Amino acid sequence: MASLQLHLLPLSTGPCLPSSRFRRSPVRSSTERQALFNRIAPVYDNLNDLLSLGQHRIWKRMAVSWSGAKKGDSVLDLCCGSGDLAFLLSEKVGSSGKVIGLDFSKEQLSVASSRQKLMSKAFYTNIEWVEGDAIDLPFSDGHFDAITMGYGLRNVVDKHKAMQDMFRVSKAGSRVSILDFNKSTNPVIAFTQELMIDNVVVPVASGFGLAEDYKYLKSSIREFLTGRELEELALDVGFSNARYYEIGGSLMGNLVATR
Ligand SMILES: C/C(=C\Cc1cc(O)c2ccccc2c1O)CCC[C@H](C)CCC[C@H](C)CCCC(C)C
Ligand SMILES: C[S@@+](CC[C@H](N)C(=O)[O-])C[C@H]1O[C@@H](n2cnc3c(N)ncnc32)[C@H](O)[C@@H]1O
Repeated sequence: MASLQLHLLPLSTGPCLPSSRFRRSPVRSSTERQALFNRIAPVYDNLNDLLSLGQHRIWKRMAVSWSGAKKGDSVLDLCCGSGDLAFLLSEKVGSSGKVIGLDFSKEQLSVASSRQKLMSKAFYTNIEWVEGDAIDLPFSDGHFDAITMGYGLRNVVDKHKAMQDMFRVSKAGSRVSILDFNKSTNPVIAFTQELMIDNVVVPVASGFGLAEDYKYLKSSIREFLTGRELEELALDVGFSNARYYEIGGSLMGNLVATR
């Protein structure tokens, strides 16, 4: 059971920071990332289960709980991939609710749709899969009661634009819950993460011919934002408050922002 470590960082206050602060030149373009997730789609779920010893499912349940999604809600799972969080949201909102899973990878959405067809529970029919870009959401302002984003923001090139659009499409008083790897300021945590990626994750992925794709994990975490920076980003685009929680032994983190 992953130890739940709540490090409540004080709310970031102070002046809004220039959005350029949140933009770093990406190692890979959006198109290259799209191709990467199309490539790994067939083995993505199984490798997540194997490499995290199933723990990622606990972290995803936490992210969905933090979103505040409830019966009858209309919710969005952004960068839904193969649908893990969308299926959890579907259980939360039930048959009277609606879940939209959005992703720009056709192959990931194909896996999600196939999984949905194999699911026996009736309420899973409340999920709609949408091919789209997280930085240009095809939804009206104030549309969603809750938004989740599991291991997506780190992979979006323009994180500021993605956060702006999440703000735009969320209802007043609603929450966004963003789960990802934790870019820790603690060198021991950072070292442990990279040690496991280099010595376990990449060697296992190489068995599937995907070593280069899983090596990207390390650079993407290095390029990511710290918990404090994620809080500042949320406040910068207009969320009224933002708190970042380190989980999974501080290897992972979850931002909860309220509109
Ligand atoms: C669900 C997880 C990662 C999803 C994921 C996100 C990405 O951005 C990727 C990019 C490129 C390739 C793959 C992914 C990807 O799978 C987290 C768990 C799965 C990880 C692959 C495993 C990482 C291991 C951790 C560093 C340590 C796990 C400790 C655990 C308690 C054993
Ligand atoms: C690591 S997967 C996460 C999938 C799922 N949320 C989960 O937790 O397992 C990241 C997903 O983000 C998607 N993605 C990355 N950038 C995107 C963008 N700009 N717009 C839409 N989807 C994007 C990828 O296609 C991929 O399916």
